[in-house]
Amino acid sequence: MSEAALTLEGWYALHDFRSINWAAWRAADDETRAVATDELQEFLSAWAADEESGKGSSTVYTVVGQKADFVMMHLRETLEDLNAIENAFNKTTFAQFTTKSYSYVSVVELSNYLGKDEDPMQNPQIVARLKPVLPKNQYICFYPMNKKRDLGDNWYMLSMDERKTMMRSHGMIGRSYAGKVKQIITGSVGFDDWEWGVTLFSDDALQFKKLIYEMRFDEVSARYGEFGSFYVGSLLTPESFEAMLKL
Ligand code: VOV
Repeated sequence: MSEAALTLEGWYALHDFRSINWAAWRAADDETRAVATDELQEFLSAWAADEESGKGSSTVYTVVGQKADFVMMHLRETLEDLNAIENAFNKTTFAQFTTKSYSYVSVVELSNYLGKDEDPMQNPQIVARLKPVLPKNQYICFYPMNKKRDLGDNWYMLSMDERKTMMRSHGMIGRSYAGKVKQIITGSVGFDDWEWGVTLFSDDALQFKKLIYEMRFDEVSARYGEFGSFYVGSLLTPESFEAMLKL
């Protein structure tokens, strides 16, 4: 049997994708819309306060295209915390104008493929990456992925050394995008339909295309990567969210 990579886990993650029922939103009276918008702003402030006090991190982006209209990404200490956020949001007036288009449940994950001989939890950089403040870059790109388990190409039957070599090459491509793209890899084996969630942040959406394309030629993606749907969009601040909802 091949040796499993050791993984470190941090905050739990919920990507909550919503579509807006624009017909219902238009049909609502001004007062209902005002109440909904105020309540939404209160939620955004509460999530910012959670972030400020180190309880977690949240960020909101539009989604371009018909898959959804926006995504709320939350990181919190426990699954219960994520559930509480989701339920509280669902009870708001604004949520009555949304439908759930997709969601993804996972946990921030780092693996030991490229680790040094040290206790990773003594390394403050690693600890910070497990409980990250989510970037507020202009663009987000999210997609779920698997590593293949076909008879011919089975990631899980490769030796640790073979996987380490490929992950080193993967890491080198990734590092050449330092300062352009930030990645948060969340593990979802046992939590959702794919094995990982890939969340990328950048101030230039084209860098997503360039990075992902370059990785397609790298063996770990070329041979073993399987991908779900891609979601891309831009940052929603409290102001731009309000502007988006204005009729
Ligand atoms: C911004 C770029 C970037 C950088 C620097 C980077 C680096 C690294 C390192 C150093 C490591 C290993 C240690 C760890 O940190 O876990 C990883 C790990 C991982 N990656 Fe990565 N990755 C990037 C970016 C990046 C992208 C764009 C993708 C999607 C792949 C594609 O083809 O679309 C991806 C996937 C993953 C996955 C699924 C894992 C876990 C694999 C496993 O089997 O456990 N990743 N990744």
